[in-house]
Amino acid sequence: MTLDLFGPPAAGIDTTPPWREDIAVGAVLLRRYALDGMADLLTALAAVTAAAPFRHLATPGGYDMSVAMTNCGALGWVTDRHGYRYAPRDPASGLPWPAMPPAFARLAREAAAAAGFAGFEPDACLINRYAPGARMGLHQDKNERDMGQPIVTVSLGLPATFLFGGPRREDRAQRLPVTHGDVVAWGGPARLYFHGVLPVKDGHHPQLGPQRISLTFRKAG
Ligand SMILES: O=C(O)CCC(=O)C(=O)O
Ligand SMILES: [Fe+2]
Repeated sequence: MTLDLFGPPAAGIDTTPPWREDIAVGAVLLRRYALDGMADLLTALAAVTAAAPFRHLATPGGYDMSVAMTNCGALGWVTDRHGYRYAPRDPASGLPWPAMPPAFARLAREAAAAAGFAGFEPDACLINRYAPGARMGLHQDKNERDMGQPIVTVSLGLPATFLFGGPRREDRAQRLPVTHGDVVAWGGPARLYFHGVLPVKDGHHPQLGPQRISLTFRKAG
């Protein structure tokens, strides 16, 4: 008989230990990697989004994105009628973006190292909020200066389907179900691979409610 010394986990809290799945050469899915330290991560997230609230940005073509965004770190990714770029200040407030919380930086660095990208020191964290129905079409991340640096994306809240394609838009994309605490890291030969997120389905996450939030860490400058 085994003694249950600590009782059952709180209702709805995932206690699955992490595991790793290879997606492509240079691309790794670190399942449940961010569950350890989640409380600190969510506390830091709340502070960042209070200082720099989510907003719907317009694409250069003039369409409002379905995903709401904010940033932290020295540089923030923004889009407007003039194009996509990194900016040191929040255009909504004129203030510098909130500093990268230590819990964010540590997670990004450790996840990158676990995926084979040692020495990753991100200066930008784009925070995307997907209400049910919100999506992100297939795209490449190519506004960063050094393509030798990887990308680390942390999934929080509602589950979603992460699309991971190849170097060309028409390459068949893998459909990867991602859930709270999962981390996707890609770089090296996969750094410019197309990726996206299918429309998020209705639901309610025990900690984050009716939304998916992703943290995307990059070295932009
Ligand atoms: O939300 C995600 O998981 C992906 C985000 C992404 O690809 C981006 O912001 O460039
Ligand atoms: Fe992206």
